[in-house]
Amino acid sequence: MNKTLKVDSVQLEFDGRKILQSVYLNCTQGEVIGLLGRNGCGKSSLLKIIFGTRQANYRYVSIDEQFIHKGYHNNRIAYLPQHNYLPGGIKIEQLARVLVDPISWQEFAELAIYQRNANKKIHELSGGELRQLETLMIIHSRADFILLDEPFTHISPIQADEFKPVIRACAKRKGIIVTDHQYYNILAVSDKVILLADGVTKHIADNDELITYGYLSGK
Ligand SMILES: Nc1ncnc2c1ncn2[C@@H]1O[C@H](COP(=O)(O)OP(=O)(O)OP(=O)(O)O)[C@@H](O)[C@H]1O
Repeated sequence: MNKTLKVDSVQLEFDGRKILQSVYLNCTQGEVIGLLGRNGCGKSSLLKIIFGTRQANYRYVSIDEQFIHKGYHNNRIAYLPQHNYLPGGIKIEQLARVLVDPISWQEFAELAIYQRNANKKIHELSGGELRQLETLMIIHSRADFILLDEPFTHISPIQADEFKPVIRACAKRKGIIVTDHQYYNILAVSDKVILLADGVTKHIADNDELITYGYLSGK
């Protein structure tokens, strides 16, 4: 049966400044949830809180109603940070063998971008090649739920178009929460869209609401 990740009542303050106040979202395996919001609204902080690497003032995160203290324990949740995270001197193949779930290995190893770069070291890749590969390794990892912070940044439009079906294919067996400022890619890849504004999550039913809530200008 598909598992459900629940995030509820997240509160986060920095120096008395409220960043997150009332955050609620659900993600079931098989779904891609798109998270949008202006710069500094708290998207990265929220993903880190769900993953367990940022302390919140209050958080409730569960998988199938079981409270999750640290999402990274037991490979339950995997997380792609906003900035590159892999060590420079290691070959892509070596890293992939550690990060990729053996069940997904065949599918991953057949990807053209992996085949082109398997023998290269991280520092030999372009920014966009590295971003695609690190995202692909995370989405093919063992975790049931995947959090992606800006996977489309540094990726050219044509490569982003090739990338979206891979994310969709992976979502058949995983739950994915993805955020990026390339909102058109988020709208294209997501089943549901959530806007984070004024510390609160708003579930977007119609894309015109992105204008109503002041995320898009509508011009
Ligand atoms: N360690 C910290 N100490 C103090 N304030 C912080 C810290 N980390 C983040 N903030 C503040 O919290 C707010 C939310 O930051 P966060 O990185 O979560 O935003 P974001 O929505 O991901 O932004 P962007 O889209 O620009 O990446 C920002 O105003 C930021 O300045």
